[in-house]
Amino acid sequence: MESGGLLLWALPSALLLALLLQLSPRLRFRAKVLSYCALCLMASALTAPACLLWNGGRTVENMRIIKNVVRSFKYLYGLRFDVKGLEHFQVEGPCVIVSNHQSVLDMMGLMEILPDRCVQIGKRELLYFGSVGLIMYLGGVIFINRKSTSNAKSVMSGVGQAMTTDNVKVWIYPEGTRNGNGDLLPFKKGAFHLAIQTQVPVIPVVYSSFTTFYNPEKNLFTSGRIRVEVLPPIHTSGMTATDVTELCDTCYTTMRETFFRLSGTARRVNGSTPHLAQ
Ligand SMILES: CCCCC/C=C\C/C=C\CCCCCCCC(=O)SCCNC(=O)CCNC(=O)[C@H](O)C(C)(C)COP(=O)(O)OP(=O)(O)OC[C@H]1O[C@@H](n2cnc3c(N)ncnc32)[C@H](O)[C@@H]1OP(=O)(O)O
Ligand SMILES: CCCCCCCC/C=C\CCCCCCCC(=O)OC[C@@H](O)COP(=O)(O)O
Repeated sequence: MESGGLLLWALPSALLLALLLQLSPRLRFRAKVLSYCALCLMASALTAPACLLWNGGRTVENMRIIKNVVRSFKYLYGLRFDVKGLEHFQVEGPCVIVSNHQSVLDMMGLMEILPDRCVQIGKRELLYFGSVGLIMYLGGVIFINRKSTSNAKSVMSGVGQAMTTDNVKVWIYPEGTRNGNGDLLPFKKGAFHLAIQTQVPVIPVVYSSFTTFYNPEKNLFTSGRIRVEVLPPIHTSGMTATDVTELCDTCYTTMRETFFRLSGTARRVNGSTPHLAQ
C-alpha cells in the first residue's frame, strides 16, 4: 500500500481509538491492564536470554536481573513506593517472608524490596504464561498445585531442605490468591508449617490497599502511592507443629492491623459495616 493510503487509514483509526479510550472508562482500564501484561510478556522475553547468558539456567541469582528490570515498570504507571523497615530483612540465613496479595500489580511491589537470594511460591498455572512463565522458571520460582494439598505439601517440604542447604529465602502469599477488596483473606498455613519445620524466622510484609488507584469494579487504574512496611522477624526456634495455628493467627492479626493503618481505611468486623480504623 502507498504511504499516502496507509496514512489515510492509520490516522483516523488512531484518532478513533484515542476517542474511544477517552469516552469509555472500561476500555481505558482494560487497555492499561493489557499494556501491563504485554509489558511483562515483552520484558520477560528480552530478559530470559540475559538470564541464560549470565547465569546459565534456573537459579535464584536470576532474580537480581529480573528485579532490576521490573523496578523500572513503576515509572510507566506512575506508582511510587514508600518503604519502611527494610532493615528487618537483615537476618542471618534463610527466612519465610509473608505478604498480602492484591493484584497482578504486586509484582512491582515485590521487586521493589526483594532481598537477595529470595524465591517466591507461585501457582503452577503461571508456568504456562508464555515468556512470563519462562522468566519465573529461570528465577527459581517454586510452582505448586493448589488443587492437590498433598502435592503442595510435598513440594513445600522439598523447599524447606533447599532453603537451608542453599541459603535461600522464600516469599509466600499466605492468602493463597489475589484479593483486592480492601481487607486480608484468612491465611493458609503452608508458610507457617514451612517456617517451623525449618526453624527459620517469619518476616511479615504489608502493602497498603490499592483501592484508591486500582479498582477493576470501578474501572480505576491511575497513578498512586503505596506504603510498604517490613515488620520485625518472628522467630520460630523451639516451635513445633502444635504452634502453627498460633503463629499463623499472630501474623494475620498483626498484618491486618498494619494493613488498615497503612491504608488509612476502615476495619471490617466479620464482613459487617466497617468501623473506622484507629
Ligand atoms: C523481567 C520481566 C518480568 C515480568 C514479571 C514477571 C515475573 C516476575 C518474576 C517472579 C515473580 C514471581 C511471583 C509469583 C507470585 C505468585 C503468587 C501466587 O501464585 S499466590 C498462589 C500460590 N501460593 C500459595 O497458595 C501459598 C499459600 N498457600 C498455602 O500455604 C497452602 O496451605 C497450601 C500449601 C498451598 C495448601 O493449600 P490447601 O488449600 O490445599 O490446604 P490448606 O491450606 O487448607 O491445608 C490443609 C491442611 O494441611 C496443612 N498443611 C498445609 N501446608 C502444610 C505443610 N507444608 N506441612 C504440613 N501440613 C501442612 C494445614 O495446616 C491444614 O491442616 P489443618 O486444617 O489441620 O491445620
Ligand atoms: C503463550 C501463552 C500466553 C499467555 C498469556 C498470559 C498473559 C498474562 C501475561 C502477563 C501477566 C503478568 C502477570 C505477572 C505475574 C502475576 C503473578 C500473579 O499475581 O499471579 C496471580 C496468582 O498469584 C494468584 O492467582 P489467582 O488470584 O488465584 O488467580
